[in-house]
Amino acid sequence: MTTVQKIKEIEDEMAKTQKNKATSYHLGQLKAKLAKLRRELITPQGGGGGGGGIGFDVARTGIASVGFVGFPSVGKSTLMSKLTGTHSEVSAIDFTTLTTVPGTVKVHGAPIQILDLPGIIEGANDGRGRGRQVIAVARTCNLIFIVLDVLKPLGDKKSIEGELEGFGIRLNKKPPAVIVRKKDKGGIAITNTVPLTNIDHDEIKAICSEYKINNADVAIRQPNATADDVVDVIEGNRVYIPAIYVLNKDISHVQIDAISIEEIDLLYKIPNSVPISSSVWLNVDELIEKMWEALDLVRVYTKPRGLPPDYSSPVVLRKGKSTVEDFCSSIHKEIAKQMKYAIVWGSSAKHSRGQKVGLDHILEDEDVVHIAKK
Ligand SMILES: Nc1nc2c(ncn2[C@@H]2O[C@H](COP(=O)(O)OP(=O)(O)OP(=O)(O)O)[C@@H](O)[C@H]2O)c(=O)[nH]1
Ligand SMILES: [K+]
Ligand SMILES: [Mg+2]
Repeated sequence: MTTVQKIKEIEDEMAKTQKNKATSYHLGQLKAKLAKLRRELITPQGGGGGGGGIGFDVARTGIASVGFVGFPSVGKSTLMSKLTGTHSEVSAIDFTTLTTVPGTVKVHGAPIQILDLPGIIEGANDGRGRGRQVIAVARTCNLIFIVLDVLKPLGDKKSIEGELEGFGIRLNKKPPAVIVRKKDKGGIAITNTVPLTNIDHDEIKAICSEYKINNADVAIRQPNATADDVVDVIEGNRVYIPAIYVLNKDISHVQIDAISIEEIDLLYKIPNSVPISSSVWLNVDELIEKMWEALDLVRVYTKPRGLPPDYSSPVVLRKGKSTVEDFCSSIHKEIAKQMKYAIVWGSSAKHSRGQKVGLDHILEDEDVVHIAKK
């Protein structure tokens, strides 16, 4: 039996197993088995394969990158070309784009790299089409645009999410507040600071056992934690990436009977979605604004001594990597060593007249910084 067949068999069994006290151990086991098979599927066998590949690894520029993922001919290249001014082939024929095509767009002074990618098809994970390479690139992005054709959005949305999830990408989700700490003895000790609503102790024990973890402290701190969350924590190679659903092609231009009212209704209820038309440039400004918010970047303005701050070219940092030291190193690697102290104005400062801070001070968006040298 191939891995794909084994996965199918487990999925079928899970579908026909009702979740209750008597079956939860069995279901936990199946969840863990499934995760292990999926990992097998995406791990390249022998030399190479899997991710990367000619034309897929492009030089990374800018402070953050946004990858375009979608079925063929949904308008990814049309959007990317217009957004960045970089040429990426557009045509009505599917699979026009064959490699990663990089471009850059400047948003609020920050250069953002845009990666146009080939269209993917269902089964991308199992090695169909160039799906694997595409998803491997998406895994390294700071934001994913899931581009959907407004005429068939819901089915496509589900299968693209399935492909990305199968590759260990978790969309619009925080890492689960679940800790599994292995020990030498004592069995599986489960503690929870929140009530367990979606998972019980048997299920957790089954998952651990499937991963041959016999002794561990398992702490559940997340409300509504699921068996999938526990599996994700044990597997450990998940990436958590924000996603925006781009509903492309102008809905007012399509024949009204091509899409049902119910479907339009559901469409506008998709969280994190923006309806646009890339060909007639409709609502793209809103998309750019959503992109900016999702990237969660920190702009810092430099203030030279005795001069006003330079608002024209911010130093752009990432949330979680925005200390004064990060600020210094992104200008020049020697600056942190030469710094005596820094003065900060803005939301991270305690008072409006400026606060004297050290290298570990965390900066916030639109702060102004003066570096005083030794
Ligand atoms: N009506 C309409 N057509 C569009 C829009 N955006 C793109 N198209 C058309 O859709 C077709 C496919 O566009 P592409 O930009 O090549 O699509 P893609 O997603 O990059 O396709 P692949 O690279 O093959 O995956 C082209 O004929 C475009 O002119 C839109 O907003 N409205
Ligand atoms: K196309
Ligand atoms: Mg294309």
